[in-house]
Amino acid sequence: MSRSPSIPDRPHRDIDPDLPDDERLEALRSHFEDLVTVNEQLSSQLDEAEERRGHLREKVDRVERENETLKSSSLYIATVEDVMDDDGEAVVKQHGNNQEVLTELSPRVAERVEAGDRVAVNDSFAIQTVLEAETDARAQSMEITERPAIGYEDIGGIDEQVREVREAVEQPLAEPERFEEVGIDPPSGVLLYGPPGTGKTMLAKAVANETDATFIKMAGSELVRKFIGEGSRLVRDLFEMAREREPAIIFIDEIDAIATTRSESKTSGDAEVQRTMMQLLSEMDGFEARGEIRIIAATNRFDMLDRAILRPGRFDRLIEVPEPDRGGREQILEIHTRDMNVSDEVDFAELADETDGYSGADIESLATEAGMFAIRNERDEIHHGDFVEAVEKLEEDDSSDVVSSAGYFYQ
Ligand SMILES: Nc1ncnc2c1ncn2[C@@H]1O[C@H](COP(=O)(O)OP(=O)(O)OP(=O)(O)O)[C@@H](O)[C@H]1O
Repeated sequence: MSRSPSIPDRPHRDIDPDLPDDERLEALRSHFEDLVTVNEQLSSQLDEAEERRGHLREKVDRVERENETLKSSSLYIATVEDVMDDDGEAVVKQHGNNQEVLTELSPRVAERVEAGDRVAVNDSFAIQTVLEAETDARAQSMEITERPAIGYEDIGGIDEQVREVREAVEQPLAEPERFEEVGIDPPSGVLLYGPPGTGKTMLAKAVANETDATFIKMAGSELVRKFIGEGSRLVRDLFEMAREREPAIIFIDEIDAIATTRSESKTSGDAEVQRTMMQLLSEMDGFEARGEIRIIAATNRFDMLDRAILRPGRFDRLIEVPEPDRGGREQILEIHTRDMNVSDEVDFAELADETDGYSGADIESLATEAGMFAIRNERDEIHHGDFVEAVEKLEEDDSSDVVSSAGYFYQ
């Protein structure tokens, strides 16, 4: 920028009052002329300053307009792979096309950017914002447990299903060489289907616990409802997360939400669900069958599933998890009252008879409710009568809901 011209000095002249009049007049006239000259210089400087101000104003307006455009235009999401502190540069990888670029860090963000951050970049890959953890949909949409506190001994009445899950999920993780020796691939994915509250999630957690694998759960319904437009990216993130934490069990609950039979209507919502499912299938297709990641999905709506997900190499092991039978209900009652102060006179076999149609989750509520009756009666021991009252209360509360299989179609 050009420097401003220096301001001329103010003319100053001492006029001797004792001078003769004509000389004083001459001196005053000459002083006046000096003043006029300085005045002219100042006004021309003022004009130049006004002109420069006009130019600067135009420049500011242009920058502001550019800034607005930058702010309002869409930004891409990328992940910072590496930060070169010395050079003030970073390598970022754009989501979607996995394009990697070396970008210069502006001083505004340089201090805050770290490898692994999710950032928003503009068309020229300049980082505009570092995304906060809360805006990170990955963290919100997945439940990650290093070691779930559930073991096979906590699951009652579905011994056969436990055996099948162990064979299809646990064994390939624990003894992959056995599959290699025999020359077969273990099942790619296991699909658990059956009414709600029968222990499908528990089963997946128990396998993760038993194999020291990280349990990563994602709910199909959330994928579709909460993260509209992000479904397929989240599926990709889900598998990436699992790869970072091997061994891992990926559990996709309510898989019917993303894998329903294609409907006739082709709304944009359907297209998005379809894309999410295609992403899931392509992740599974590109999967190392004997690897350290196992996939379990669950559904209450087997009838609605798109058969494409059941093909070999995908969810090719189907395990039905039914409602518990009489013996199963008795076992589940015993499991859920293990830590309760239950009187010896409580007859679990009789209670199992009384609870036909109850799911495991219903039985858990029943045990809690019986405990509430004991507290209400100011006892610290639970009697058989408390369980009977709890059965009556649950049936009164919602006669249609207690019998959880009513209204669910699972095959
Ligand atoms: N077979 C079972 N043995 C012991 N407890 C059970 C069993 N089934 C269900 N429960 C109890 O019910 C709760 C819910 O079970 P879980 O979440 O595993 O059911 P789910 O089949 O995955 O249901 P949903 O289809 O609704 O997701 C469990 O936390 C557990 O306390």
